[in-house]
Amino acid sequence: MTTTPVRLLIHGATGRMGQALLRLCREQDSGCEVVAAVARRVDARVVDGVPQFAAAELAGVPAFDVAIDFSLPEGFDAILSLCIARGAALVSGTTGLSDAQKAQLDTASTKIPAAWASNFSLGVAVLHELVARAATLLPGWDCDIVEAHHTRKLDAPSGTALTLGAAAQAGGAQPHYASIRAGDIVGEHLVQFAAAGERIELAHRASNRDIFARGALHVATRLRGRTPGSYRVAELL
Ligand SMILES: NC(=O)C1=CN([C@@H]2O[C@H](COP(=O)(O)OP(=O)(O)OC[C@H]3O[C@@H](n4cnc5c(N)ncnc54)[C@H](OP(=O)(O)O)[C@@H]3O)[C@@H](O)[C@H]2O)C=CC1
Ligand SMILES: O=C(O)C1=N[C@H](C(=O)O)C[C@H](O)C1
Repeated sequence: MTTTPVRLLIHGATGRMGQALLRLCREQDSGCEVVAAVARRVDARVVDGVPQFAAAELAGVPAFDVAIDFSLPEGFDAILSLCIARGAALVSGTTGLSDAQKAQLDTASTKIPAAWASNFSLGVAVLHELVARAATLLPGWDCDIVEAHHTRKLDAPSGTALTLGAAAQAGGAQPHYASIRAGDIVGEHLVQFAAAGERIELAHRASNRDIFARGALHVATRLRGRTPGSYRVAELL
């Protein structure tokens, strides 16, 4: 049986993540066809056979099944509105969203299938479980989360650090955060639990953005045609 490719819109297409997504769609049998690449500004109408649209032209994009959004908080509202208007699914990894934007995403998930995650790697999905378990088993221990990223990253603490912190809090810990911005570090997260005389370190180090892009593409293929709802990425990976 042949399945039709998932028609994708890539939002944030000229960025580090957007470029990784477009390359994987070109190189591999991802089960996806990119029908629109959107960025704040575009320099050409078509690149590698993919139609390009500036953010101001978003209303004119062709039909799509799923939008994958790795942009910035200032671009998020427009892609969310477009997905609702078109009845399309949204996969978003954009971090630094405001509380109001998170609430809008929750409301939108009554109308469309939506999956947001601060980190689309399988390793971090597992790290969340480990952190929650450690926090539960270590009441009263100090909990510190140290994250390191490239110098172009705008938000701090990272989305992943905050989500790991929420997992630690759910287990009863009160995490503190520290952020490092240096060189071209792709993304590193260390969660440390410490007490007098001993220390546990749980760490994840990403050396390649493809782990995030592959996760997002996988989730996009799993989300097409689902009923509206807020889907947990860890369950779809
Ligand atoms: N959840 C996860 O697994 C991961 C999440 N991220 C997050 O993804 C986001 C993007 O990261 P990264 O690719 O490194 O960032 P970049 O700065 O490299 O790329 C941002 C992209 O978004 C576009 N953009 C900016 N503003 C708008 C707008 N108003 N409307 C439409 N497009 C816009 C930019 O277009 P232009 O170039 O024209 O300005 C660019 O294409 C960040 O929030 C980051 O934290 C990153 C990696 C993994
Ligand atoms: O901006 C990045 O690069 C990354 N952002 C995400 C975050 O904020 O946690 C995920 C990953 O660490 C890379």
